[in-house]
Formats: sequence, C-alpha cells, structure tokens
Amino acid sequence: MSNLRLEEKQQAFAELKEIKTILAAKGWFPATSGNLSIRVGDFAPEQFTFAITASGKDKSVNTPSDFLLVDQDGKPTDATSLKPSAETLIHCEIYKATGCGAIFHVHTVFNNLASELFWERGSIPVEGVELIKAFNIWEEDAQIEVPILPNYADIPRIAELVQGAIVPRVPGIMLRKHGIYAWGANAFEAKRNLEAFEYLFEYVYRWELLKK
Ligand SMILES: CSCCC(=O)C(=O)COP(=O)(O)O
Ligand SMILES: [Zn+2]
Repeated sequence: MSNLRLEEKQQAFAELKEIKTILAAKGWFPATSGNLSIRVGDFAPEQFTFAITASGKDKSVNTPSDFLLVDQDGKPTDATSLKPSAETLIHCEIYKATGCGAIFHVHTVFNNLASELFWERGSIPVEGVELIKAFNIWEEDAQIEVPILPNYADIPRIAELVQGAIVPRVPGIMLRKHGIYAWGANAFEAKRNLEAFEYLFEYVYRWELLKK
C-alpha cells in the first residue's frame, strides 16, 4: 500500500471512529445495528474505494478492528479477516448514484415509525419545517418527500432499487421498519443530514399523532 493510501485510510478510519462515538452516545446503534462509511481517494462510478464498519460489531465500543476498506463492488481491498457490513451493497449503490463522500445508516424508533406510517404513500412527507434547510433547501415552506424502500431480507434486491429511488435534493432513503441511510459530500455533511432526518422524522410522527 502506498504511503498516501495508508494516510488516507488512517484518516478515514479516525473520522469513522469519531462519528461512531458521537452517534453511539445518542443511542443510535441499538443491538449492533447501523453502519457507517467514508469514501477514500478519487471517485469514478466504475472505480472507487471506501472505508466501512465491519459487520456485527457493537458500534458503541471502539476496537482496533472496527473498519476495513472495500471497493466499488463491496469487496475488501486488502487481506483481512473482517467482514464488511452486511449492507455494504447499499452503500455501493448510493456512492455510484450520488458521488457522495460519506454515508451513515442508523436504526431509530422514530425513523421506523415514520416509515411505517407512510409506507403506502411510498415516501415520508415533510413540509415547512425549518430544519429542511440543513439539506441546503432554502425556499419558504419547502416540501420534501423522503423515499421509502421495502426491507427485503436479500440485500442485493434492495440495492438494485436504490438508484431509481434517490430524489436529487433529498440526501437520504428509508428502508421500511429498518432505518435511514443519509449521505453528504463529506462526514460533516452526512452527519448534519442524518441529524436533520432524525429530527424531522420525530416531528412528523408526533405531528401526525397530535392531529388525530
Ligand atoms: C441487528 S442489526 C441487523 C443488521 C442491520 O440492519 C445493520 O444495520 C447492521 O448490520 P452490519 O452488518 O452493518 O453490522
Ligand atoms: Zn441496518
């Protein structure tokens, strides 16, 4: 491995560790759920590399074997005994579709409830809430729809739906009764977007109950 690549890898692992620690403190990785990735190096849709959490780990604990590098097909780039996240193929499709720099996935009660509440609509509507501006959408009373995909047990079946589901100005997709994938140009933006989605899902769910 070249020195440059080693440095980039170490930097990506350090960033993932920092984000993982912050999100774990919010209780957003219950029961080993969730996965995080950051792209490393240049991007071309047919060839790129990213650092991702290893599968099945307790994401509230930091160990020397929490992350590994994979290629655009989700295959480890270096010899390792670690297994990449079971949901790596979803990350691959999001990178290919958006060219983003980081993707964070969490399971929370509010994102699960919101996805079930609006499952038949196919998307979670959010209207006029200030935090929509976190997505760099500045119009007054903006309305967005967060796409919801079915939570098939077979991850490749979900992965093949990802590109068609993505709405350009909405940096996230929900899997039904599973969790949100939020992305951004870098880790800062992906974290900001993830936090905005979680706030908006809680708002939408509570507002639906209040209206009844
Ligand atoms: C007990 S969580 C079920 C799998 C999942 O949805 C998830 O986010 C974690 O999977 P990983 O392989 O990334 O640990
Ligand atoms: Zn998951």
